[in-house]
Amino acid sequence: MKLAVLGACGGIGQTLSLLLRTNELIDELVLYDVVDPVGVATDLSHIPTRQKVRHFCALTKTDESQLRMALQGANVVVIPAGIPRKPGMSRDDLFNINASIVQQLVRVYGETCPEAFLAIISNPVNSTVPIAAEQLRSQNCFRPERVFGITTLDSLRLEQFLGQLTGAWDLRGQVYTVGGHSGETIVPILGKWRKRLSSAEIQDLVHRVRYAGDEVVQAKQGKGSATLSMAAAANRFLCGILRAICRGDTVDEVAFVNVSRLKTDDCFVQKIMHKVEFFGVPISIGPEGVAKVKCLGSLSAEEKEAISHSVPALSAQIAKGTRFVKASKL
Ligand SMILES: NC(=O)C1=CN([C@@H]2O[C@H](COP(=O)(O)OP(=O)(O)OC[C@H]3O[C@@H](n4cnc5c(N)ncnc54)[C@H](O)[C@@H]3O)[C@@H](O)[C@H]2O)C=CC1
Ligand SMILES: O=C([O-])CC(=O)C(=O)O
Repeated sequence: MKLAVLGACGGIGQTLSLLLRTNELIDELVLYDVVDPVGVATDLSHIPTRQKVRHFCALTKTDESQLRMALQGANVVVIPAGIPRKPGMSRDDLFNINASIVQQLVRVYGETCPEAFLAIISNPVNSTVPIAAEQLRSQNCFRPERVFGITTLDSLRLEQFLGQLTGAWDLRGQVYTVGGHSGETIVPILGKWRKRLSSAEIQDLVHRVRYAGDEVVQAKQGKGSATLSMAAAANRFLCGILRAICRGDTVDEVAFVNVSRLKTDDCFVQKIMHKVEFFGVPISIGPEGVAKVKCLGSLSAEEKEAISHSVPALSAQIAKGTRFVKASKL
């Protein structure tokens, strides 16, 4: 099992690499960045595990040979490369820089290891995942069941904030978010917990989850956005993927995926899937990738309304990503 982290020297990249370093399902952990990851790799290599750690760095601005070597034979590729927000910026303000970074990395992934599971962290996720998909489509190697935008952090936050409110912990799987990964496109699904909260508590909780990224950006005062919690979120997601690939388990996760060809038994989700090409949904993942979209169960009227309301904003951000790649091919 070879897992490559692209953007491994960053706040997320380093912490995530540390968490992955002790994952016994990984044989080879590969660190790639445009800043030399030799220090990070050397540091990690002193942690006693049977894993091999390798590092690659672009030699010049146009050099892709190192990236190719990093990706050769990879089974899982995770991309936290790109710039983070500063106070006052939206995730969409990152588009101009991060779109090209993601497109380039994904193009080389498509040329080198298109069968690998690809998990994208770089923001704006609502656009970078469609960018990846469109780029791979242009290379005739898009495997929609293996391309994911990681939205796990929104669910982690929901679990934590709900836990603080109710004193109930271990809420994993009981509550999660669907939709996208910015503002009102993030839709918390509370399941049975909805009945235990007042409507004012629900409103505050939903708002806090949607804008929790801003909370961190403001607290870090210009020094970036969530890195530690994001690394924990990505690690949770990747542990699931690794179990699916290595052990043949079927794992349940939530991710922002291309839903147009996926199957579901949930009629409401089916309707949404006809309206929007990418959506964050609970999915079952097996060794070949996404197997199906899970049922959302019984939703409140507010949750249904919030899901429907998320579609136009999400569609615009998806279209922006797709247009970006199409324009670059002209
Ligand atoms: N999906 C999510 O829930 C979340 C996403 N993010 C996003 O993750 C991204 C990374 O955040 P941080 O780690 O805090 O940023 P950072 O600035 O600490 O690290 C980014 C790393 O990417 C590297 N990089 C830049 N261009 C590259 C390229 N072409 N190839 C390889 N590496 C390259 C940089 O050298 C740097 O080491 C940001 O876009 C941020 O908005 C952050 C938190 C949550
Ligand atoms: O807010 C940001 O820019 C980083 C992010 O996506 C999050 O923390 O959810």
